[in-house]
Amino acid sequence: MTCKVGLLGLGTVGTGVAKILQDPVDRHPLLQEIEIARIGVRSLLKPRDVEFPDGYITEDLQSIVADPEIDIVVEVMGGIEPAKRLILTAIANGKHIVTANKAVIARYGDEIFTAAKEHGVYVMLEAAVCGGIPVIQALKQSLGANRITGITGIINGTTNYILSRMHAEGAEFENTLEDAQRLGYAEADPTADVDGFDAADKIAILASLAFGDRIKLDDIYREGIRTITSADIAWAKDLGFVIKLLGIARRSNDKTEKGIEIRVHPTLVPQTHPLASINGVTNAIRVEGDPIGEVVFSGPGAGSGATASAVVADIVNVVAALKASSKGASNEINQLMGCSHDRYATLSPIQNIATQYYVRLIAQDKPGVIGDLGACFGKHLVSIQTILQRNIHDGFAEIIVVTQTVSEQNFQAAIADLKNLAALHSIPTLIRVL
Ligand SMILES: NC(=O)C1=CN([C@@H]2O[C@H](COP(=O)(O)OP(=O)(O)OC[C@H]3O[C@@H](n4cnc5c(N)ncnc54)[C@H](OP(=O)(O)O)[C@@H]3O)[C@@H](O)[C@H]2O)C=CC1
Ligand SMILES: N[C@@H](CC=O)C(=O)O
Repeated sequence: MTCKVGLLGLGTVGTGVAKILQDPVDRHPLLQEIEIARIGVRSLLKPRDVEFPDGYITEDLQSIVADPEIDIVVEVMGGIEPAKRLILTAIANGKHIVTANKAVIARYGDEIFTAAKEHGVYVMLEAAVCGGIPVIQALKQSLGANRITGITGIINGTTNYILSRMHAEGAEFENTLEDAQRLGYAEADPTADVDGFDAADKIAILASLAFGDRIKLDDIYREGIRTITSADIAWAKDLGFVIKLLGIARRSNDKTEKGIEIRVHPTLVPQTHPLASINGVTNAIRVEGDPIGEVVFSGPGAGSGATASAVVADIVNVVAALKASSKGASNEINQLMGCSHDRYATLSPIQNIATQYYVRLIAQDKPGVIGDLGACFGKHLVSIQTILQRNIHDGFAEIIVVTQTVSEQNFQAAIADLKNLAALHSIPTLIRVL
């Protein structure tokens, strides 16, 4: 029996999927039994990298999700609407779903998995998190015996590509972002990458799988990389760090009932840490659990071929599951997605964390400034580990402070005081240290 796929989207990822399905030789044998039936796009006038006979490609995506011939709908169009509506319609029409759309899953996974359960279909999303890295399958199944305690990862390819080039070449942010877009790494609206929204969507999905509860995106603390300058990159290097945008989810030590902490922010990572050497579009996710200890997954986190690899693996898994069971989808597979739980996790607020901080500021270069600065920190019990000063120009100095591990609340109180110092010339840049 041939399994028919309806592809929603023929952009970076969709083209990669089409190329694999058109060339199945020497890949998984089930690929011989899978064929693309129709493809939906926004404009028929756009030139394509793959060829299909006339009539295969349409602008009428609704006709694909309603087509009784189609078994699996592969949603690689992105965005919230019409993607969400098309997914729900496809499910209502009994079609299995494979999606790379973390934005939709992180916001509407709830509704989508409930509908999937009702209609007895699979929803697969390996490609939604970290492109080609099989981390979803690992958390769903291979690590299922473990009590997961933490996930720390570089989970956005675009920002890692930008930061790596800033480190390696002293490149500027804007130029590298354009290159990431050209290479097909960035989201249609790259704000999602640069401001940490994409990483927040992904860490929400990973945390949901790891800890078993649904996650409200608005509860996740999020910062992007826009404020990181070449000066921070250079100072980080001198101090023995690299700057990475990390997604962190872990059971907190906070003794209140708010037991999970989830955050996305730029982080100073010691050069000796395994995540420090993960460069370019490569992603890496470190999972800590009991009894396994620690396991690290690494590979290409974005791009056409890498992401298509994960999408096609999901299609093969659905076909294999359907062949194994004539009774339709097994709800256990969806349950293993974590998203089928009804509870929402209560997240620990960012004020409850304790961490080291890097602070960079520009102040007047005159006697007493360092003392005033130390007094602001001291008043709020923020101990300083390192303080460095460099004269710049016209009577100003750049000052770098690395704190000891301090409570977020105390640190923010110290920064509020510091902002009132008359000698201060710039808004301080604040970066947490891993
Ligand atoms: N790029 C990557 O590396 C990765 C992407 N993803 C996810 O995969 C999904 C697709 O990303 P990507 O391939 O990069 O996106 P692209 O922008 O390259 O492609 C989107 C495709 O969907 C079609 N499309 C978009 N909106 C509509 C609409 N309203 N109606 C009809 N067709 C539409 C476009 O049509 P047309 O071609 O006519 O414009 C295009 O073919 C996103 O959810 C993204 O987050 C996940 C992991 C990695
Ligand atoms: N824009 C995303 C694409 C993959 O999810 C990224 O850069 O990681």
